[in-house]
Amino acid sequence: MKPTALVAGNWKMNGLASSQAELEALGNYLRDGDTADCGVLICPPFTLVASFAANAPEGVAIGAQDCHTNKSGAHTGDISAEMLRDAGAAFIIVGHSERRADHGEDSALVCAKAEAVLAEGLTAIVCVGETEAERDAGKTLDIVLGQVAASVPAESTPENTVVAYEPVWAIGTGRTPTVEDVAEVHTAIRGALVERFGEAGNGFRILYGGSVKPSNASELMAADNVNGALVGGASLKAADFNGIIDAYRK
Ligand SMILES: O=C(CO)COP(=O)(O)O
Repeated sequence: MKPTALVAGNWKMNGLASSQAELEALGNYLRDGDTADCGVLICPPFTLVASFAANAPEGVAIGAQDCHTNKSGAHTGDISAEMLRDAGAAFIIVGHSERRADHGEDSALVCAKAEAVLAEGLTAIVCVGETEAERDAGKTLDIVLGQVAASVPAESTPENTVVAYEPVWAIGTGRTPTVEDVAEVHTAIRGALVERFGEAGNGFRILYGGSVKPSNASELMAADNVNGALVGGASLKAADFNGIIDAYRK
């Protein structure tokens, strides 16, 4: 069965208390517009998770962008999945390429973080994606499937895990792969999930991320095995994000 799509916004290191207005505006678009055949998620920075979760409009789930592998303890500056659940998060992104690059996170650590998310009964969004050099060297599928194998926990199910394919070179650049290239990678990820999890592999959502905007969302979301989007820059303004959700309105 085809999974219900998810359109997720990753606000990265953006957002202040005043950004609550964008969340409210998004809620108004969802309330006043045609029904969208997808889930909607906003992942603000840690500082806003609790207030956003407390004030989330109908139809908008709130998530976080990272977590520690442990539940609690002497880890100055870190935040655990349990704390995020307590704050009202339903999803946690793990293994974003910016964390893999800026914080040296490898797939083993990403997998441990995802396990921490699942242990709290939350949904992990596990990110994978090749660099431009890896793509140019013809290694895209090797890299992506290697990351999927090593980053997605054995306990994953379609309910508790989402995979997000984000080519590093497409993030924040305005460049995207062709629809055919996106379909090729997503179909390969689907194949790997089916091989590992059996029929359940068909139920996992596989999101595409990297320069998704209202003008390209429909064609990217129509590609084979694309079950939604993980959106950075264009998720910060409710009007743009709503324009991406439009891909799932009739
Ligand atoms: O990294 C991304 C989402 O996690 C994508 O970012 P952009 O949509 O800004 O390219």
